[in-house]
Amino acid sequence: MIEALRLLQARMTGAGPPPETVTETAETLEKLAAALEPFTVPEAAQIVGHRTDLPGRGQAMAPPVHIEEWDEEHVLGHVTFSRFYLGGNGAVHGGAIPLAFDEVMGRLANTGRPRARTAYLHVNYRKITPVGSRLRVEARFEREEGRKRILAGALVDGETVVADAEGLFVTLKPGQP
Ligand SMILES: CCCCCCCCCCCCCCCC(=O)SCCNC(=O)CCNC(=O)[C@H](O)C(C)(C)COP(=O)(O)OP(=O)(O)OC[C@H]1O[C@@H](n2cnc3c(N)ncnc32)[C@H](O)[C@@H]1OP(=O)(O)O
Repeated sequence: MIEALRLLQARMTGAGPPPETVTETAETLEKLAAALEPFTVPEAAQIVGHRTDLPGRGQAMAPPVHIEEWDEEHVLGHVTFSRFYLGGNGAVHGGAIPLAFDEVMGRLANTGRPRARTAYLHVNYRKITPVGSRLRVEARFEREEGRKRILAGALVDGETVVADAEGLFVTLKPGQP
C-alpha cells in the first residue's frame, strides 16, 4: 500500500494530465480515502511509522531509506529521491534532505540506548542532490555528553558528499512525550 502511494506521489508530481484525467483521479483518490476511513485507529495501532523493516518505516512522507547496516555505532543505507521530492531544476527539495537525516540519525540515536528526540539537526547542502539517483546515506555516533548524543550524517552521490549533517539528540526524562 505504501509503495503504491509512493509511486502515485512520484507520478502525480511528474504528470501534466488533461482536465478529465485530473477529475477522474481526484474521484478515485476520494473513494480510496473513504474506504480507509472506517479503519482509523489510535497512533499506537497504526502501521505507518512502526515498520522499521520497511523503507522510511512505512511512512510515505519520509524518503524511502533502505537500511543495509544498523548497529549502535552506525547506520548505512541508500535512498533514491523520486520526482515527488523535486525542489526544482532536477534538485531534491532542501526540506526533504533533513527528513532522510532525521530518519537514519534518529534510528541510530534510539538503538541500544534510552529514548531520545532530535533537539537540532544542522544540515549543510554541499552540492545539488539529484532526483532519481541512488545515494548512499550514512550516520555515525560521535559522542555522548550526559543526556546529549551527538551524531553525524552524510548523503553521498558516488564519491561526492552532497549533504552532511550534525544532529543533537537528547535523552528524554520520565514523562517527556
Ligand atoms: C532495536 C531498537 C529499535 C530502535 C528503533 C528505533 C527506530 C525509530 C526510528 C525513529 C526515527 C525517527 C526519529 C525522529 C526523531 C524526531 O524527529 S523527534 C521529533 C523532533 N524533535 C522534537 O519534537 C523535540 C522537541 N524538543 C523537546 O522535546 C525538548 O526540547 C528536548 C529535545 C527533549 C530537550 O528538552 P529538555 O529535556 O528540557 O532538555 P534541556 O534540559 O533543556 O537540555 C538538555 C541539554 O541539551 C541541550 N540542548 C537542548 N536543546 C538544544 C538545542 N536545540 N541546541 C543545543 N543544545 C540543546 C541543553 O543546552 C542541555 O545541555 P547541558 O546544559 O546539559 O549541557
